[in-house]
Amino acid sequence: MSRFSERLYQAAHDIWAKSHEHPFLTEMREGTLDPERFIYYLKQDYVYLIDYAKLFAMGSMKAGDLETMVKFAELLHSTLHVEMELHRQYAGRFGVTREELEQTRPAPTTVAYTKYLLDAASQGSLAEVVAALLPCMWSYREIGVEFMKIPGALEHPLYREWILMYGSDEFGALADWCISLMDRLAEGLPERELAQLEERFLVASRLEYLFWDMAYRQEEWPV
Ligand SMILES: Cc1ncc(CO)c(N)n1
Repeated sequence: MSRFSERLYQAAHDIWAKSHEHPFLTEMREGTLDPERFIYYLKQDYVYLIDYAKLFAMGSMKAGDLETMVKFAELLHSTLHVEMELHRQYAGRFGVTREELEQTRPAPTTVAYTKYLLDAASQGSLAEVVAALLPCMWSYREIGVEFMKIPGALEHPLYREWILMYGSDEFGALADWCISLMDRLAEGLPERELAQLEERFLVASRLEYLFWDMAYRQEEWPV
């Protein structure tokens, strides 16, 4: 039987393709993205990551064995100390303080995405936690690896570190681990449960798309 992650990947293909073609990413790829849009993205992503990191904590809590528990603890640690540190350093370059970053008011799409993830993860099994968090890691790995291949991309003064983080082997290995965990957890589950996992994966993938779109539009609350 083919792997469940393969089914998820196929099911989300059109959504991911739409993200790859979004002006936020095409302009970032070309090095022409307005830094204001990037700063907006960094701030929203910082508060996004605070909630996202909690999914790893929930993964640790729901893990069925010590090895899985340890791995989620590592993911939690690297989100808080490595990935969020990247954002703190970028913010510093733009004169945005750590406090300002942390006090960013989450925009509507950020609220929708983080609350969707936390709700899916707190109500569901470990498989549901993984299905919900996977599009985030997997799609960023794909974007990072793709960006690394662009000649000159790593010479860009602004986007170099971002590309290096998400295109790195370390990030890729963490994403791979989550993908193989998804496959292991899906083994032997009835179709009804697999369909539920697929639904989680697809909604999170759509919210990933909307997150790029939100950043490009610099979405704000109406009042
Ligand atoms: C919205 C979003 N998705 C995925 C990642 C990768 O961890 C991120 N930093 N932000």
